Amino acid sequence: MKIAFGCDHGGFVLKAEIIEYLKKNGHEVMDFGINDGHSVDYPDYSLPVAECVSAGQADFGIVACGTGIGISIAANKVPGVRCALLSDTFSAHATREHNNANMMALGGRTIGPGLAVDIVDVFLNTPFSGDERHQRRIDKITAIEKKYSK
Ligand SMILES: O=C(CO)[C@H](O)[C@H](O)[C@H](O)COP(=O)(O)O
Repeated sequence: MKIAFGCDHGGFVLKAEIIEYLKKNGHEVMDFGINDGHSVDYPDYSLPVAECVSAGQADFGIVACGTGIGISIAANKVPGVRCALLSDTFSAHATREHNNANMMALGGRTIGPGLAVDIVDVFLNTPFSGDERHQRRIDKITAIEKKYSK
C-alpha cells in the first residue's frame, strides 16, 4: 500500500519507528517530514498528508504530534478525510470497520513505539465492513462536509 506520513517535533520519534515497520512490510511511504526535533507547526505537516489521501494519491495517511490531537483536528478539515486519533488496537480495528477511516493520528508523547506499530498494523489490515448502517453514518458525515463547503 501507499502510505503518506507527516509529523511535528512531538511525533518524529514515532514516525521513524513506524516507517521502518512499513518498509519492512512492503509498503511505499510518502514522507512529508519532519525528521528531527526542531519546533514546527503541526497543521503544516498534517495538510500535505490529508491532501494526498483526499486526492487518492495515498491509500492511507498517518500523522503524529505530541498528543495526536492538533494534527488530527487539522487533517479532518480536509474534505474526504476521516482521521481517527488512536491509542489502542480495539479502536484501530473499530475505526476501519465502522468509520472506514482513511487516516490515523498518533501521539508521540502519549504512546510508545511498540503500541504505535501494533495500532498501525491493525489499522492497515482491517477492512471496512461495508455494512449498510455504517455506510449510512459515513454518508451523513459527508453530507455535513458538503453543507459547509463552498
Ligand atoms: O497539537 C498538539 C496538541 O494538540 C501537539 O501535541 C503538539 O505536538 C504540541 O502542541 C507541541 O507543543 P510544544 O510545546 O510546541 O512542543
